[in-house]
Amino acid sequence: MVLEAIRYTPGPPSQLQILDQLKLPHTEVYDDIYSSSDAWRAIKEMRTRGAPAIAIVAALGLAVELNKMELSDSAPEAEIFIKQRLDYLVTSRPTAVNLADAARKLRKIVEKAAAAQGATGDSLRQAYTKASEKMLVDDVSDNKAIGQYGAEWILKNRATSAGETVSVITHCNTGSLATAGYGTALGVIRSLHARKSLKHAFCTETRPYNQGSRLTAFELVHDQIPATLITDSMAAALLRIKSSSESISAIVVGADRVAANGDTANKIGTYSLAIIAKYHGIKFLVAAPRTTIDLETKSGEQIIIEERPGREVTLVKGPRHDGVSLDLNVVETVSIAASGIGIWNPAFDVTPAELIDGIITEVGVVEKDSNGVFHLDKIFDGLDVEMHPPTIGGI
Ligand SMILES: CSC[C@H]1O[C@H](OP(=O)(O)O)[C@H](O)[C@@H]1O
Repeated sequence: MVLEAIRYTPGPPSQLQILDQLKLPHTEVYDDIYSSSDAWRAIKEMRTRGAPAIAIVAALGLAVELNKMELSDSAPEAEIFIKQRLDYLVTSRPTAVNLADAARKLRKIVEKAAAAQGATGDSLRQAYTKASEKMLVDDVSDNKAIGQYGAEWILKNRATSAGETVSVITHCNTGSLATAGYGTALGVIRSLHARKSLKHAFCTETRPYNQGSRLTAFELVHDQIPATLITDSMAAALLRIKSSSESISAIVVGADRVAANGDTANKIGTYSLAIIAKYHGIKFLVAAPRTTIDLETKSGEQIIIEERPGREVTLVKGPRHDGVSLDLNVVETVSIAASGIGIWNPAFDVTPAELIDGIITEVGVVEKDSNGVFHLDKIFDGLDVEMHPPTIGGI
């Protein structure tokens, strides 16, 4: 079975389903998305999550809505409606830039359609739908290029102690469950595995939502990739004890927003891993498509960090385990914190560019110049930043 966070059937009538990630890894339930409001709720509740996936579900949720409603024949009225729904969708989660980037591009497409001779509500609907559907396809191809570039870079820059194969640590979930498929940082791991160059993958639990233990572990087991789950607090010890014996050559993470200077907002705990990597002389890489790079945000200080409800730290929900086996028919919620304690629950942190060795994109790996500065604008001029096209091996 192919792991699909998003199931979409073009219309009319178009159909959209999302895999409810709050129920993974034990049960696979798909929820129907009939409107932009359904999409907003699914994103807000984190039934669907992951910077690229959020953008795609939002865009397609509105496409489904447009394709089943009586949209005004007036192009100006239709344009206003579509833009209002896009503005609403962007409010679902503030840190990941992919959603805002997609909304900006879709607005431009709708404006261009509205300016065309003989524009109608239906011509805007068609232009919007075509553009939003293309996001689904582009994301997978971008992720496979990220995977190839990232694998090539890690092998070229692997730790001296490593042999022909390398081990990698990753954080949170950046795979098929965070994207339209294949994944970004997890796509790099998939690419290394496909080349028979991966010794072992180590995934962190990623408290408090547990994207690592619930989602990345699920994907790694599904793909039969040799992997070990560690708690977030074990990463430093792992590097101190096993970095040479396990040939750990890099920590690769995803991103929710990369600022123009390379400062990167990603799942909480990423910054700690970057510090650990620096201390242990391990490469620290961010894997992200260009839709995650925000040249309008000059540095990490300007990135809004979403704070989530305290109950996500203090409560854990899942199927009952009686010490011997799971009972999938009984889902329980347990409290794991003292009542009355204050909770701080930022969903992300910002890793400064100085701690990042490379940013793996679908057009190449961006490295800092001799002054330690990332020039991310260059990859938007169609210029490849590292002219080592991936040898398409394995995938
Ligand atoms: C493909 S990168 C996904 C990115 O999004 C995750 O955040 P969340 O699970 O809260 O949506 C995490 O930061 C990942 O790195």
